[in-house]
Amino acid sequence: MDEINDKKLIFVFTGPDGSGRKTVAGRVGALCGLQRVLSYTTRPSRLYEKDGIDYHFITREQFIEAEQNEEFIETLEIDGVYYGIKSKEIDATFQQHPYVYLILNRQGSKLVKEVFGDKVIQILIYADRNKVMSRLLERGDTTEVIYKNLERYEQEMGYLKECDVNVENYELDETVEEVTAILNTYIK
Ligand SMILES: Nc1nc2c(ncn2[C@@H]2O[C@H](COP(=O)(O)OP(=O)(O)O)[C@@H](O)[C@H]2O)c(=O)[nH]1
Ligand SMILES: Nc1ncnc2c1ncn2[C@@H]1O[C@H](COP(=O)(O)OP(=O)(O)O)[C@@H](O)[C@H]1O
Repeated sequence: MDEINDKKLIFVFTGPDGSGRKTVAGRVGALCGLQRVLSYTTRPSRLYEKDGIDYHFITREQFIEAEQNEEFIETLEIDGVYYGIKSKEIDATFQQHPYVYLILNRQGSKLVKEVFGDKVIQILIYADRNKVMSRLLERGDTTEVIYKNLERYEQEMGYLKECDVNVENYELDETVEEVTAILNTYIK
């Protein structure tokens, strides 16, 4: 266990929605042996999403109860939808794996950095607005979801300089290769 405690690192993938964070993180996570800790959300699941794979989808009542019990490390509200990661699940994952990864927006990434300090490596994945829009259309998101996401584009991009790593996700295989090589420098 001490070996895990010495090594433990949290890789946070952040950046604009639709830039490919989940796709890149999933592949890099598998290649680098990182374990994902999923967020809880009150958002309805999209057609391509699965409970326990993309998010833990819970009701507003369940979320509020967990929040009142101080189970979340941080919470985010966007347009009446809540998101949060449970502190206990980060701790439990660290009992088994030295390296975990999270996918968070700017606010969550910043907060996790404040809490865990040097143990956190922030990786911003980005793509230009047109790419984001076409990928989200292809992913099957509604135009309403796409426009809401694009409203947050500049704000999320504005976090680039505060991140340890930033990579433009143009060709997926190249991005995965580049991010994997960088993360391997942190993993001993
Ligand atoms: N701060 C924070 N952000 C989260 C959490 N879970 C998801 N997010 C981010 O919240 C933003 C809004 O999510 P959403 O519109 O549902 O996009 P999604 O990435 O396609 O699921 C995205 O940038 C998510 O990565 C969380 O627990 N905390
Ligand atoms: N380099 C890429 N080239 C083409 N499509 C991509 C690339 N990276 C991701 N995608 C696709 O773009 C969509 C958005 O990616 P996703 O990982 O869900 O983004 P995010 O987690 O940032 O919202 C998905 O359908 C995904 O398969």
